[in-house]
Amino acid sequence: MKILITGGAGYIGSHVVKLLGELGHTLLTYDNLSTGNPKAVLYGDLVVADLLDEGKLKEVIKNFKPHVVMHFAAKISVPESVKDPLRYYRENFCGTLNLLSAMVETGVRYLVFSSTAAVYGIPKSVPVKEEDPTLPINPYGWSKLMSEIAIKDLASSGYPLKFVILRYFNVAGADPEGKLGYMGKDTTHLIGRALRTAKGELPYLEVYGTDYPTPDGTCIRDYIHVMDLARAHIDAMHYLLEGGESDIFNVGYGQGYSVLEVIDKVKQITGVDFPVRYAGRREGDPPELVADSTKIKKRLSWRPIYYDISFIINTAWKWEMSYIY
Ligand SMILES: NC(=O)c1ccc[n+]([C@@H]2O[C@H](COP(=O)([O-])OP(=O)(O)OC[C@H]3O[C@@H](n4cnc5c(N)ncnc54)[C@H](O)[C@@H]3O)[C@@H](O)[C@H]2O)c1
Ligand SMILES: O=c1ccn([C@@H]2O[C@H](COP(=O)(O)OP(=O)(O)O[C@H]3O[C@H](CO)[C@@H](O)[C@H](O)[C@H]3O)[C@@H](O)[C@H]2O)c(=O)[nH]1
Repeated sequence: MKILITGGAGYIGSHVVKLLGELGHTLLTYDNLSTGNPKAVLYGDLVVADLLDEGKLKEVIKNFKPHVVMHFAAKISVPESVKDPLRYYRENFCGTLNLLSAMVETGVRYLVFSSTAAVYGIPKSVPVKEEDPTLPINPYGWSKLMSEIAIKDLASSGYPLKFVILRYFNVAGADPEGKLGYMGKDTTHLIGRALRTAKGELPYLEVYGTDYPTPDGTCIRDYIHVMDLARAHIDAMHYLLEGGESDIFNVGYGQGYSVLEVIDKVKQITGVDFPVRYAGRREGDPPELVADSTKIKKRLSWRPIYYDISFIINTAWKWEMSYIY
């Protein structure tokens, strides 16, 4: 198959490119390298360009003629989206509209889209199911929900689009073979920042909020290993190509860890008792996000392999210690 991967030079996209490449597919990554790294693209070609460059996007899709598009390219930080909402609407929502227009013009019919648990906002109950209400509490979540709506509306408009929308929970860890991992210079993610504090690159780790309605007062998240998530994309693609109906799936493990529990695990695995400071809440953070992933297991036969927080942190730590930024 010919597959176009937007954002294939980024953290998650590059792990998917690796799996697709190993399966022998013909790949083209479209990425502006704003946070991505060309060295992360282990298979196929790379076009360095922006989703907002409509002309280039159309030209690339027209020439490559992909059977399937996997759309990862986006801005991904919740706190940054609160500070710079227009950038998030422009790049994530308008970027997705440009991609959909280019797909329509060139006749591409299959799409796998990276969405997020942030579309649920503050869930009424956890674990959260796909049909639960979506009411984001930050611009990042809205930009993804608006993209989801555009995709669904296009598929209902008569254009023969088949899509899978994957709502990822908190993605972490690195390729267990050690070839890939998070390559960004900076990170706002908890596990990444904790590891960099353990390494001595950050003087201390801040805990954003200790007064949430959770057992220890800190936010709870469902951390999923990046390779388990990457396999969900392969499963989604096969499902679509075998005639599966368009659908939305949560991708998480259904087990939540608080910020303090994650910090304890990171200290245990790294053997470093790094300094931690308690700070106020970070704007845009829901107290608890945990996935009900029954649907993806049933419909796509997706099976997680690495559902162990220690394994997730271990692979990320090994990568951090071996990678030179
Ligand atoms: N990391 C997580 O925990 C998480 C959770 C839920 C959803 N997601 C989604 O997964 C996708 C990938 O996230 P990631 O963690 O790999 O982030 P990332 O920043 O590592 O990857 C994003 C990639 O897209 C590229 N990009 C960004 N804007 C672009 C644009 N306008 N044009 C072309 N390329 C552009 C970047 O250079 C980068 O390579 C995103 O859509 C994100 O919203 C991530
Ligand atoms: O230095 C830090 C960093 C984070 N946190 C907290 O740790 C939790 C997790 O934060 P983070 O790792 O930044 O992830 P999220 O904000 O939950 O967002 C991630 O997970 C979402 C899905 O749940 C994705 O949509 C986003 O793209 C991705 O950034 C939150 O409560 C943060 O407040 C800290 O206390 N200190």
